[in-house]
Amino acid sequence: MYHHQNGSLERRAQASNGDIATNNVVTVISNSNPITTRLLGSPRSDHMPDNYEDLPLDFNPLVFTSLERHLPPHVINLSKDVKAHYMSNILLRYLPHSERTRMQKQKEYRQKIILNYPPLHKEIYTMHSENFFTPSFLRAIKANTAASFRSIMAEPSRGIYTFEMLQPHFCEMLVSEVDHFERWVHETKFRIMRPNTMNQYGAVLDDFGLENMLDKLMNDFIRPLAGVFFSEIGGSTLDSHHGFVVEYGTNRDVDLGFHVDDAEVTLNICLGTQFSGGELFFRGVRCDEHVNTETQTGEIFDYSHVPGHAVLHSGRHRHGARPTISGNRINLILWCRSSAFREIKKYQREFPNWCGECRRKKKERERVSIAATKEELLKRELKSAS
Ligand SMILES: O=C(O)CCC(=O)C(=O)O
Ligand SMILES: [Fe+2]
Repeated sequence: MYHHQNGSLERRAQASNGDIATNNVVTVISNSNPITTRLLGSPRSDHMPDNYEDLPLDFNPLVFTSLERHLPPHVINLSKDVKAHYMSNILLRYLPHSERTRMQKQKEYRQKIILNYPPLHKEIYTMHSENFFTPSFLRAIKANTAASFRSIMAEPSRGIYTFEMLQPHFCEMLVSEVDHFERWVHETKFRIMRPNTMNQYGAVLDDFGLENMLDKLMNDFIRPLAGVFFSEIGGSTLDSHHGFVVEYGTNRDVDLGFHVDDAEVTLNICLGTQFSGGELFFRGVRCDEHVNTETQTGEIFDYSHVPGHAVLHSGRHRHGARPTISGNRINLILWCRSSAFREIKKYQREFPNWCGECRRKKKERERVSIAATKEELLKRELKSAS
């Protein structure tokens, strides 16, 4: 069993012991001077904070909204970007050094690509929902009810949702953008990072400018769905993503081994083009404890990709992709994560209900206990009858 990881993206703001509160002002001590960024110890309850959902940020936008009331007077009424920058600088100091370095490196890597790579289709870098999505998908999202979501979905196996999502023209543009990017990488001999530990090919879309568009895709289109279908595993609190394409076929990867994703909820959309094979095989959802346990017959499910169609599943749903036997297949994958769910999970002692093996064990315990009670009752009846 492999585990897809591209490094933990969890970002946590923790109180450090280096904070001194004086006159209602918390000074954040750093080892470099001068100290310029400060927060007020008590929030300004009369201040209405901004909404930070539309900005590209390194931390959950809700953290910025909460923190804004603590901004000092000379910052609190400045523009949203400036405030976000100010607060980011403070939050970054609370991260472990290794994580801060990793984030800084990633930022520099992305900036280097974005400054040099000339996009082919500029129109796909910002969200144009009418041009990207099929009318049925758009209608369901706009209606924003569990019933409207259900009306476009099939659930061919427990916890696996499939639906029509992308317009053919958008798929074509994205595929040619990826081709264009890869040609640029080849020509400039730029060394790029592959999407994850299991793919030799494919590209991280977030690295060459599509991060904001994919963030919007997650926030406005996937989180509402995940809030309904994956509420138990943080579906309504998804707050970061890893977006990439995988490519199979001639001169590409052939298949993908059995694994779980580093994601709470995974969106997998086939972009085309012409291929045979490449089916996804699913083998049940598992928690960390039970990731290598046996598959039950009801958990076996195979899915054949259809261009433009999406599969939405739990990242902990064990799966893999069979060999693409002819042609080329390219899929867009969005690993959606919830920092809140990951934090809560650390303190949960009970076996989770979303794990197939935990559920099976619980049922088995119940069956044994019911059988024991029945036997006990029978014994008593026999005793009183004699
Ligand atoms: O090839 C596919 O469709 C599945 C890809 C996948 O599971 C992944 O990249 O995590
Ligand atoms: Fe996967």
